[in-house]
Amino acid sequence: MPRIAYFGPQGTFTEQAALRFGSELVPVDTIQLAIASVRKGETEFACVPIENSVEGAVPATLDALVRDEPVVAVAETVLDVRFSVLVRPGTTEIKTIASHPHALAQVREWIADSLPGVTSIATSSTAAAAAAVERGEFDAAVTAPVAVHHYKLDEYATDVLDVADARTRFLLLRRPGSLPEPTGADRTSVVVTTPNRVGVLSELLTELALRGINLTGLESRPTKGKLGEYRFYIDVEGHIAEPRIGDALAALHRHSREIRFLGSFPKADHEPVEARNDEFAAAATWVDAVRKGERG
Ligand SMILES: O=C(O)C(=O)C[C@]1(C(=O)O)C=C[C@@H](O)C=C1
Repeated sequence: MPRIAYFGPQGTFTEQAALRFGSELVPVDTIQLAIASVRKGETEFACVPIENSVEGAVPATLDALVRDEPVVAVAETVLDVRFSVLVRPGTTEIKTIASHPHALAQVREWIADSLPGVTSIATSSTAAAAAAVERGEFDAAVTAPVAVHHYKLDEYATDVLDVADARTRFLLLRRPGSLPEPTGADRTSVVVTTPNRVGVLSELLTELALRGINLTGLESRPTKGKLGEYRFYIDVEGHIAEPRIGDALAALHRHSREIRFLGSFPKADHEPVEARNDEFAAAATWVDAVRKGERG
């Protein structure tokens, strides 16, 4: 059974996501360590959060994906997110509440209404907050519902969420190797660093639009070099094996100072992607024939 390092400790949302991909799970304390474990070959896979419907992209994941040796996504999954608030048995007063910053941001209004005046404290993950509450460091933790089974804590509140239907998307990463087969319902992800000149981002997006490619995500992160220099994370519908996607990525390569492929993999929603692959194949056949002098 291949092993999957995941953003832990036990009881995180990421553990729930990783369980959908396999059962040999290795908890590590940070997103960086999960991805490093794949880079070093300690585990074949890593499972990390990438995007939340309320709070947006997970910066720690975006940054770790461009550092060091390449890793690629081979699968994704989406979890419904709702939180529990856990306390030590017998707790009567809550002065501090801890969790992952993304989790705190998703229950900010609930905290203001239900626990006015408490101090919110950021921890490395939701489960790390539960562990800290168990040790007596804080009074309450905002966690995944399953965390109550891993820590000696009681439920103070369940189904806590400011925005209904919150969802988080997770990636399964591995070292570059053979790609997942195209399914007709795929996503492709790349990160590019562009030269700093007028119109470059619009040129990138035009390359996609011209080929009828649907953009599903666009994020920017600083390169951490010069102030004002950014990397763009681009998610599109389609698989690099499809001519129009391969063509578009080649065009992005021409416009970029650096480009890193982050994977082509089946979308979690399995919604078929409207593609114009027949037109692209017919066009390529025609060019081929013209080159051979067989067609005019
Ligand atoms: O701390 C966890 O439990 C995580 O898996 C991380 C994470 C996130 O990064 O967004 C995952 C889902 C929730 O939105 C809150 C936290």
